[in-house]
Amino acid sequence: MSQARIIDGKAIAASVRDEISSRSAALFEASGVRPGLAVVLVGEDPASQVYVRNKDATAAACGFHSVKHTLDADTSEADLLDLIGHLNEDAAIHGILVQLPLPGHIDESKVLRLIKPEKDVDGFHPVNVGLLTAGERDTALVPCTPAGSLVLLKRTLGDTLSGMNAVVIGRSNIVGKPMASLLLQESCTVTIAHSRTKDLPNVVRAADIVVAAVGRPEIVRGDWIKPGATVIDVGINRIPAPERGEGKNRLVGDVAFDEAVGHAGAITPVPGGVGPMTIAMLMANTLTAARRQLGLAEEAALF
Ligand SMILES: NC(=O)C1=CN([C@@H]2O[C@H](COP(=O)(O)OP(=O)(O)OC[C@H]3O[C@@H](n4cnc5c(N)ncnc54)[C@H](OP(=O)(O)O)[C@@H]3O)[C@@H](O)[C@H]2O)C=CC1
Ligand SMILES: Nc1nc(=O)c2c([nH]1)NC[C@@H]1CN(c3ccc(C(=O)N[C@@H](CCC(=O)O)C(=O)O)cc3)C=[N+]21
Repeated sequence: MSQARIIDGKAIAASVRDEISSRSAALFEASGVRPGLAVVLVGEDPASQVYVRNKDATAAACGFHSVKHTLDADTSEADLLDLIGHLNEDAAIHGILVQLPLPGHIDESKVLRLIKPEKDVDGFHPVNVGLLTAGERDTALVPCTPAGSLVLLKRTLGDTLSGMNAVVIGRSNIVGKPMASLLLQESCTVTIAHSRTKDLPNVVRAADIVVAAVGRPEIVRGDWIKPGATVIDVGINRIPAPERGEGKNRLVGDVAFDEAVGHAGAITPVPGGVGPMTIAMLMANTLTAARRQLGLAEEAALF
């Protein structure tokens, strides 16, 4: 059986980061302003700490002004809202990201709604959700993981996805729903599957494009994949790996990669697929946000 092409998310993310770095340098040259990103982390979830460190380091590598606010897990909602109020008014900060999930005593939607939509580089504010859903993607800030997934699809399949059958598994506000909106805007025929979907394997078998965002290790099996389909595996699942030594873990996606590679035309690996693209698109959104706040023209879109 033929082997799928492996989509190199790491390499594509590096090329996006290079483009952002040179655009950011040009902005600094012309206006003396560095795009400013504030990342807020509440609590000490080890996985979140890794991502936040990554975001901070990548922002610095792109020539951004980058600040990280790490708050105790028992920080009050009022104190978090107060910090966001200050970041909203800080002219050196163009993008604000509050790492999710938040501790249970904090109302997530209250926090996300307080972020000024023009600084909402995660694209989670209702204004940005509305713009994306209304088909006005170019004036919105689009959530990073779906945006990065679309870049990978276009680098793999070319710019035209029109008429393709796309199945998105998962309907979260972070990944599934905005991914479906983007694919619909690309004129795909979009199906959104979730935990109540009947006969998921046969729904997936109709897909030219599969985006898996479930959070269940290897739930999507190889024989669900239509021969030649393009598979974007968003899932990041940490599972025990005793073969690597006692107490060790490894990352797997939502797709059984070793099986799917014999059916798909192209597939993203985990790690090294969507993850690095998410961080690259966060940088792209921060630069876009900075230019808009400075009243500068939009640059060529990355997807
Ligand atoms: N690479 C990256 O940059 C990122 C990766 N992720 C990863 O992506 C995955 C999904 O994240 P997220 O969207 O936040 O997760 P959520 O838990 O918010 O959503 C999961 C979705 O999967 C659906 N689902 C759960 N079980 C099944 C099942 N058995 N069959 C079909 N659908 C099912 C749920 O359905 P229902 O709505 O009915 O409950 C839900 O819509 C996770 O592994 C996460 O770590 C997330 C963000 C960024
Ligand atoms: N407000 C908010 N915005 C987010 O975008 C957000 C969030 N909260 N909470 C958590 C999820 C998860 N997420 C990832 C980002 C990068 C990788 C990533 O870089 N992954 C690498 C390496 C992973 C590793 O080695 O641990 C890879 O897949 O190759 C993964 C997952 C962003 N999220």
